[in-house]
Amino acid sequence: MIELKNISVNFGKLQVLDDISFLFKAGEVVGLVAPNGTGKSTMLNVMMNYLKPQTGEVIVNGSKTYKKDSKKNELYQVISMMPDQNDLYGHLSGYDHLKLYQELWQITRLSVEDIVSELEMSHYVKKKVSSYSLGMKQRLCFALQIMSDTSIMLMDEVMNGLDPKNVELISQVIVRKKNEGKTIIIASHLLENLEKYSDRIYFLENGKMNLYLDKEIGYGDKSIYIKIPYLEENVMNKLSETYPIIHLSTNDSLLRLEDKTLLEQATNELIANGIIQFSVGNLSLADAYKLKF
Ligand SMILES: Nc1ncnc2c1ncn2[C@@H]1O[C@H](COP(=O)(O)OP(=O)(O)OP(=O)(O)O)[C@@H](O)[C@H]1O
Repeated sequence: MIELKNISVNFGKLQVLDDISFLFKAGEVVGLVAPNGTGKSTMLNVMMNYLKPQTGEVIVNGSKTYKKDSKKNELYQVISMMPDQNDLYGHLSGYDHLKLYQELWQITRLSVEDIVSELEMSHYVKKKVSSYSLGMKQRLCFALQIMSDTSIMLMDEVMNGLDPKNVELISQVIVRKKNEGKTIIIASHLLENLEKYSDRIYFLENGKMNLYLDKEIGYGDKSIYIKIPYLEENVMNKLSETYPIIHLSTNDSLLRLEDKTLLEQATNELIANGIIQFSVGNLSLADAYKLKF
């Protein structure tokens, strides 16, 4: 587990993280969502001890990080950031990279062959990285982090450049690793995919982490939404006298109901106004994102 206590980071006048306290538990996937330039990498860099916050501390597995350089090796035995494609060596093969990571992290529990087969890399892993496509490199980066076998894994845009089949493949491995007890923290813009496997999802907004969904306790926003694909102006004006109406960037409109006791009345009103096509529920992550950012 990894805990942030009162972490604040600012760059000059720009406050990027504002007094964030948060516990990431063992055996969970936490998704972090925000537009570019909001602070996701800053937060991951603080957790990795690459960046010192102005205030606050990071506690990894119960002990404070990371005052002394001599403690760094210990730290990187338990926490890792998924390597970036720029960290790969073009003249080496994927297999060489995996062997190197296995030696560096002194891994005996996992074999290169098993990871290669789990990530379906056998047809290319012995070729030089310089010949790989974006998606092939991305899968190798993910494989390297799996090889490091740390109990806390940070992943920034893990699905970058992957086709749907590989997104699915990597999602399955993420779920398996979580079930082994790993703490997995993922910053991603692939919202539908993130929603599928994350136990908790937060928006990073104005330096704070705001809950979108905790699968144990529910949605951060308790309202119920009726999503209507097309709403004529006269009907919209009439309905907006009673309910807040929000327009998404598509043609869709959302009627927000403070609580479910209003649902029957609202749906009856829609039907009375000739609207029979609508859906009812909580906001999808993609819709919540559109509304916020
Ligand atoms: N070393 C730095 N010096 C000055 N400003 C910085 C520095 N690092 C980050 N910033 C600023 O802090 C803000 C957050 O940056 P950060 O890289 O954390 O965003 P992000 O959410 O990870 O973005 P992306 O999705 O594009 O990776 C940005 O406005 C960025 O310009």
